[in-house]
Amino acid sequence: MADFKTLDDLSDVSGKRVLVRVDLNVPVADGKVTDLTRIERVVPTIKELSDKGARVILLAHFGRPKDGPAPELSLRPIAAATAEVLGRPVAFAEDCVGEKAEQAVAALNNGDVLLLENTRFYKGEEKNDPALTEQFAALGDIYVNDAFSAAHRAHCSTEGLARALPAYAGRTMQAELEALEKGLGAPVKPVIAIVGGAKVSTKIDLLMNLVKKVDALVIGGGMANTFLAARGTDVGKSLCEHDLANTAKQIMIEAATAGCAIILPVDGVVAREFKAGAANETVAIDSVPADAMILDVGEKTVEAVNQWIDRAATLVWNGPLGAFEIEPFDKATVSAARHAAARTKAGRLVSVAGGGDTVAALNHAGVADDFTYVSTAGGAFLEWMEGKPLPGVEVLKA
Ligand SMILES: Nc1ncnc2c1ncn2[C@@H]1O[C@H](COP(=O)(O)OP(=O)(O)O)[C@@H](O)[C@H]1O
Ligand SMILES: O=C(OP(=O)(O)O)[C@H](O)COP(=O)(O)O
Repeated sequence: MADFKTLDDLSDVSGKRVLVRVDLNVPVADGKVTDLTRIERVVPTIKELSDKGARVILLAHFGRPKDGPAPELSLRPIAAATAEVLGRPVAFAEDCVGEKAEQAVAALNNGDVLLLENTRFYKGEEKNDPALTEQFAALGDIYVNDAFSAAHRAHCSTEGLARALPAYAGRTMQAELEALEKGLGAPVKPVIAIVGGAKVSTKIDLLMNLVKKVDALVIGGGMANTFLAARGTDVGKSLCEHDLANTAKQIMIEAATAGCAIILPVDGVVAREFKAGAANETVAIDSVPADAMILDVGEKTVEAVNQWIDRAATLVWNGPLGAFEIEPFDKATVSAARHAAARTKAGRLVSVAGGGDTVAALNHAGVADDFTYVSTAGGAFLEWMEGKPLPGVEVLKA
């Protein structure tokens, strides 16, 4: 049984204003949502509440706005995509607090659904500022958190609100925790992790503990470049956080102490432009031209990754191995994803993958349904794997 309240504990919500924190931080290209998984996963909670007559008010962030409102990070287009997936109208308010939000909430009838503008347009959100939490709380009677993938953030909309209003876990929050516990609660060894992607600074610290939990850590994508640079490899103009070199070195030391193998790329696909079809070549990892970027790991690396997958009984994966959205830099991610899917289908691997872009990459490879479990969460999933308490979950238990 869950150690927090769920929608099963919410009896009469008819006419109540229910603030539902969802994660609508979905991949978007040219103004279009390219992967609907995160939206699809929150539909059961929205439908259930709406069908019971609640006035459903969705709270969500989008991207990482640096300085207040940024038109390109508006949730407006996501409201339209949510309405399409939900199959019912979703109103949109141009602000997440204040007069515009209050008016939009006041206009709701029982069963209606409203999405408020990006919560991160207010600096207080990420600071978990009690004054902003109070403003959010004034818009609702009940709080439901269905954003497991943002539960590692102690923000007003993910943590503060659970203290300010009667708080419940949504269906996806509940399902994610149950599925992760079932798949990875007692993982069969050898366990390997693949970590790639672009969120280097926010994820690198997690690797310090992860290397103590897994037998091998494959590092690809933008994350690999930071490790390569730390050990003295010239990565040219690649995405790389040079100031994290010491952290990367420390992780490699921790891994050696824990007996965790670290697998870094031995070759890379390099290009001079970050665009589909850009002229590219595969080079040995110590021969990256100074004016080029590594946009994917090379064939020899993929071969090694697939061999590690063959040795594993359990695979956890967050972050694509390359810039999979732009062909041909999707090759390594697609190859490893298909390889892991085939091993899973053959009953030889438990495979759990997560992250907004990782899910999109698995869908792109056509194998998301073949993995044991696909989580909507990337960072939150890795923190859960580390055994770290997630603020958005802990507060629901409080
Ligand atoms: N070598 C690379 N250079 C630049 N970007 C990369 C590289 N490899 C992967 N990426 C980018 O990483 C992004 C996904 O990273 P991240 O947000 O950490 O994953 P997730 O959303 O699955 O947690 C993708 O947009 C992809 O293009
Ligand atoms: O996309 C997300 O996380 P993920 O990239 O780890 O899957 C979540 O929406 C959290 O976003 P954040 O990492 O900007 O806090």
